[in-house]
Amino acid sequence: MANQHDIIFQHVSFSFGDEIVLNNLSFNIKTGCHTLIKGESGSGKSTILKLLLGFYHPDEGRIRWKDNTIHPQEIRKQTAWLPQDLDLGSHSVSKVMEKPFEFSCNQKKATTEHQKIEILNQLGLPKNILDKPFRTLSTGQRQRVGIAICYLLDKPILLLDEPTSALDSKSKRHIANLLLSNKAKTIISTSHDPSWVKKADYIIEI
Ligand SMILES: Nc1ncnc2c1ncn2[C@@H]1O[C@H](COP(=O)(O)OP(=O)(O)OP(=O)(O)O)[C@@H](O)[C@H]1O
Repeated sequence: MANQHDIIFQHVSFSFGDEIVLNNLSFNIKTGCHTLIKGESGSGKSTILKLLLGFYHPDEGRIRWKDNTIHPQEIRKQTAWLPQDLDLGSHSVSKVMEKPFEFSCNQKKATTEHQKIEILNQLGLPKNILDKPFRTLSTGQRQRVGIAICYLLDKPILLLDEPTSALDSKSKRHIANLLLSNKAKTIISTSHDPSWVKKADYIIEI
């Protein structure tokens, strides 16, 4: 049954110049479910997430929330997005983790030092990583800091672009359990990891 916050892609087409990336794509994203977008490299998975965030707009078709067209500002307020190549600059991890809480829509959720340490610890990262410049971290460490931020932001919608691609299988399983056990959240992800794929409620092949 449709929920008023289900997200509906309706005959969406999108091109970069002459390159048709998405052609007449229709699917529904159900509230409170984990929807996984699957497809070959370059098939348009990240582009779908960016269309959802309003960074791009469909050439044809519509993306709407049940009856209304989604306003990008509205969806961004409700969403934590983990991009594939996370570059949060050269400030310390501690500062980088605080940054999203400076935005007006997140100010009520300010995070404490204790919460930062606890979530990093759960993700297998030591406390002293807080003092390291973000840019000096390994890809897998960056990915885990990004996941920690998404977790602390506690938004109703999570957009996760290859969230565990640089991690070992134990971390992959752990992170899948951490993020996917909260059934109140709508999660839209792209991933090739079997431990992640098998936890999808719906798979959309593009
Ligand atoms: N900003 C851009 N300008 C021009 N072309 C782009 C841009 N971003 C993506 N593309 C092209 O659009 C296509 C889809 O890219 P996208 O990143 O969505 O694929 P993907 O399925 O997420 O790939 P991967 O699994 O390798 O991450 C690719 O051919 C890519 O080169």
